[in-house]
Formats: sequence, C-alpha cells, structure tokens
Amino acid sequence: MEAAAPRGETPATPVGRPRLTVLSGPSGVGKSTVVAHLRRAHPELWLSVSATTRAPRPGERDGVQYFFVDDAGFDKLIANGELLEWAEFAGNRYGTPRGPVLRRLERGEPVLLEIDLQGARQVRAAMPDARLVFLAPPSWEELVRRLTGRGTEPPEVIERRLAAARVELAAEPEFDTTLINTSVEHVSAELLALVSES
Ligand SMILES: Nc1nc2c(ncn2[C@@H]2O[C@H](COP(=O)(O)OP(=O)(O)O)[C@@H](O)[C@H]2O)c(=O)[nH]1
Ligand SMILES: Nc1ncnc2c1ncn2[C@@H]1O[C@H](COP(=O)(O)OP(=O)(O)O)[C@@H](O)[C@H]1O
Repeated sequence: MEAAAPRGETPATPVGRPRLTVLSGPSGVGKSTVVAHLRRAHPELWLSVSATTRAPRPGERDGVQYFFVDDAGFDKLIANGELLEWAEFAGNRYGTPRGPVLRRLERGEPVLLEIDLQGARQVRAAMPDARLVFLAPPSWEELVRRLTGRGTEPPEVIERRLAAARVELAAEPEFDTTLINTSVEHVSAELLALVSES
C-alpha cells in the first residue's frame, strides 16, 4: 500500500511505471546474499554496479560486483557529475553511476540499488519516487555473527563496520519498508515483489 499523497499534491509516480528501489542495511546483514539469490532466479532484474575505492575481495571482478577505481579515478567521477550519489563508508568511497540508472528508468525498466544509508538519503532527496527498503537482521547478535563469520575483513574493519551498523539500525524509521533477513529465500521473494510492483 502506498501512503496517500499529501493534500493538494498529486502522487509522484503514475500507476504502472517501474521505479527505483533502494536496498540498504548494515554491513553483514545479507544484502549481497539476498540480491545474488534474487538475480540467480531473475537474471533479467538489473542491479546497478557501483564504483568503489575499496580493494576487491577474493573472487570479486571489476565490472561485476563493483567498478574498482583508485582515489583519483573516483575524484574524476565526482568532478564530471557521473555519480547519482556517493558516500564514504568505513574508509572507502562508493558511488552509483548515474547514466545507466537513468537510461533504464527512461526505458521503463525497474532499477535496484544496493547502497548505504547516506546514499539512500541522497537518492530520496534527488528522486522522491524511489522506494527505500531496509534489510534488518533478526538480532544484533546474529548481525555480529554474520559479519564475523563471513571472514572477509580483519577485526579492526569489522569494528568500524559494527560502529556504522549501530547508526544504520537507528535510521530504520526513515525507510518505506523493512524486511527482516531471517531466510534468504523469503526475503528475496519479498524484495522481488517490491521491485516489480509499481
Ligand atoms: N552510497 C553508496 N553505498 C554503496 C554503494 N555501493 C555499495 N555501497 C554500500 O557500501 C557498504 C560497504 O559495501 P562493501 O564494501 O561491498 O561491504 P558489504 O556490504 O559489507 O559486503 C554497503 O553498505 C553497501 O551497500 C554505492 O554506490 N553508494
Ligand atoms: N538469512 C541468512 N541466514 C544466515 N546467514 C546469512 C543470511 N543472509 C546472509 N547470511 C550470511 O551473512 C554473511 C554476510 O552476508 P552478505 O550478503 O555478505 O552481507 P552484506 O552484503 O549485507 O554485507 C555471509 O556470510 C552470508 O552468507
């Protein structure tokens, strides 16, 4: 259900038009896992590939999980106005290339972004039609277990991400919808319904 438009205003999105869906949530909650599961079942669903200054993790490929750029390359993307939004997260910069997102929306195709809280806020400000979805962990303990269990970050990076996670969890009320990632299958199906729905 959509909230009714405030009195005197028309709804921002005409019925039937696909729009932008933003998936956010604390590091380690399972955003990448859920999106990967969804895209295995629905390869036609397009996910924006962000640019980042973070180093690739083992198995990550340039242009697939991210476009991996150095600091100068990221500065250039900002200077040229090529990013729809960008943010610094746990010591690295991440941004959404603007062109591919706008082209798909213009063609009437749904767009999914998996970005952090600061990015979600920028998208909300720039594109009020966007639907903001918060992926929440079943509990704080489970979030710590997942982030630690993934084994991709050293302890000091995990600490930084957990500090950021406390801030992100407090921002949940800003989002349109919350999905609790207890089961990857369930939450992927719920996300698919939101992305496909106008
Ligand atoms: N603002 C913004 N955040 C992003 C973007 N791409 C990824 N992120 C977020 O950056 C954070 C760190 O991502 P990453 O280093 O891949 O770690 P992980 O999410 O813990 O696997 C996550 O919250 C991502 O959602 C982007 O283009 N813009
Ligand atoms: N529903 C779930 N139940 C149990 N473990 C999960 C679930 N979703 C994700 N995980 C695990 O949690 C860890 C973090 O998931 P990941 O997708 O990398 O998180 P994020 O992209 O939000 O940082 C991974 O080891 C992943 O396998």
